[in-house]
Amino acid sequence: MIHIDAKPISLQLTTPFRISRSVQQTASNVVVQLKNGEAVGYGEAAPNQHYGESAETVLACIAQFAGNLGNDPFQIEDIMQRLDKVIRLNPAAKACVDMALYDMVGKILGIPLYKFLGLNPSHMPRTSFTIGLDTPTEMARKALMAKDYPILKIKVGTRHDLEILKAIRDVSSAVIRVDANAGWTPKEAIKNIHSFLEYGVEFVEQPVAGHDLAGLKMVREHVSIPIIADESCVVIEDIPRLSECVDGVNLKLMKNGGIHTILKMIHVARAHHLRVMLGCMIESSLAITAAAHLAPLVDYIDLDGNLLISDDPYRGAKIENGRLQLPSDPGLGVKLHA
Ligand SMILES: C[C@H](N)C(=O)N[C@H](CCC(=O)O)C(=O)O
Ligand SMILES: [Mg+2]
Repeated sequence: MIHIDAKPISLQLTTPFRISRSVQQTASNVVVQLKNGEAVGYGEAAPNQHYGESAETVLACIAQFAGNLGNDPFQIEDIMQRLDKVIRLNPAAKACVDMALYDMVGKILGIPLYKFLGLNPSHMPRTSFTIGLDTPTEMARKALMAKDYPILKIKVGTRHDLEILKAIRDVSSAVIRVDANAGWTPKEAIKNIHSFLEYGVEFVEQPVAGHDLAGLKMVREHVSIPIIADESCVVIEDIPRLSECVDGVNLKLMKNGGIHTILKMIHVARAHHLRVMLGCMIESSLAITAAAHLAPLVDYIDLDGNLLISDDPYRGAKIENGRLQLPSDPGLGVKLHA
């Protein structure tokens, strides 16, 4: 029988992380340990209020999941189907169990997760480093400090967006991606995106409200750079609906429910000719490394949640010049800091 233990952890951010709808100073996450005889696996949930989760809801879900995990960690499809029957949605609660199962099976087999998935660890896109909302001057200062990262993801969705872009471009020649976190109306989005073009923006993430697919379609039809859906893409059924409205989708373990579901979502997205991005919440190196094992399958990655915290208890994927290097130890390959 697979046993599960869960404990809340509080992670401190290096600086408050502000996006158009919220500000976060700490991350209240949950770490789980699965045990099956001698075998162990670890996982992390980074619950996000926007998707209806908190550390408390994750712990409550895990109490419901215990007893439904069976005794064969290799039967991940069956286990995740059972968890879906126990409780709907709650993607971060499911992601930490799913991640711990993949960690466990990799450790039993003695191979890293990317190898179990048949992936080439040298095919890793570079990650973006995210600059949260602040004054244009402060955001430019942070962009300057992030000179080791060749790709910056700039949060927008304010009344000062053009000033932000100008201030950052004045100090940085990095590739710039922007994320409005649903902060604009479709008309504002079109106007802002046109005015951003002179600053060389590669693509725009979630310009308008998550539910506003007509708005996304309208924006896409009026601008010349790709539009990537994030808040609009929560469940697998969202992907066919989005395929006429955007150029790509941003998938996250914590928003979409873990590795097993994301693998399906990547293939559905590809079948609909969508680009795929892998993103994150504020997560330690445990969950970031788990997501990084999927990176060879996608076009863009934004796996920087661990870089935004000051007290990461784990070490996993290393980063050099924006490029994540996957650990070759079995499972996720993540260890506690000594
Ligand atoms: C941390 C990561 N780079 C990021 O920007 N994630 C946000 C989601 C954060 C949140 O909803 O609090 C995103 O891609 O929108
Ligand atoms: Mg986003």
